[in-house]
Amino acid sequence: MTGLINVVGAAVVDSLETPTRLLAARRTAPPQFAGMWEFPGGKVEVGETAEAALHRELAEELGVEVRLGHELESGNSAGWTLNERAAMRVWFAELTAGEPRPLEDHDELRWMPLDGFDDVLGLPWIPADLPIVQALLDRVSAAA
Ligand SMILES: Nc1nc2c([nH]c(=O)n2[C@H]2C[C@H](O)[C@@H](COP(=O)(O)OP(=O)(O)OP(=O)(O)O)O2)c(=O)[nH]1
Repeated sequence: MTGLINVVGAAVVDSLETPTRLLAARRTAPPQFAGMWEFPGGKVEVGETAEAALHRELAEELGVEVRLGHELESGNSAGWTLNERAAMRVWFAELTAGEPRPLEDHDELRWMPLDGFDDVLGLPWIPADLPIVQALLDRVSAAA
């Protein structure tokens, strides 16, 4: 598919082995997404692997280093459909250095418990993210 924008996102959890909390980030821009919650991440740059892009975005946006875990599979190699022009691949990630801070693109970060589904699903996520959050919750609860 030509012209598809490749986005990567991180499901930052407190522990890759036994995740109990997810780090959600509230966007500040553009206007149609400001105030909505998302997976920290961004667009893959030319010549960059998806994983390298994710490490770069997490360093820029949150000031952290992470260890990546499994990809949250969408059944599509491009990832989860965001809109007609963009798709996002999402990996589980665990912090290895730094304390997450909203340095760029976000004005709030929040650790959301993964046992109360209503808590995390109750946030105003970017609508395209809701199936991804649901799949994440399903995967975490299936593994528990
Ligand atoms: N990072 C991220 N982007 C998402 C999510 N859900 C979703 O629809 N998007 C959309 C919003 C944007 O249109 C696009 C990602 O662009 P971005 O603005 O985060 O990318 P970027 O950091 O590389 O920013 P820029 O270079 O374009 O300024 O994907 C999500 O959970 N995380």
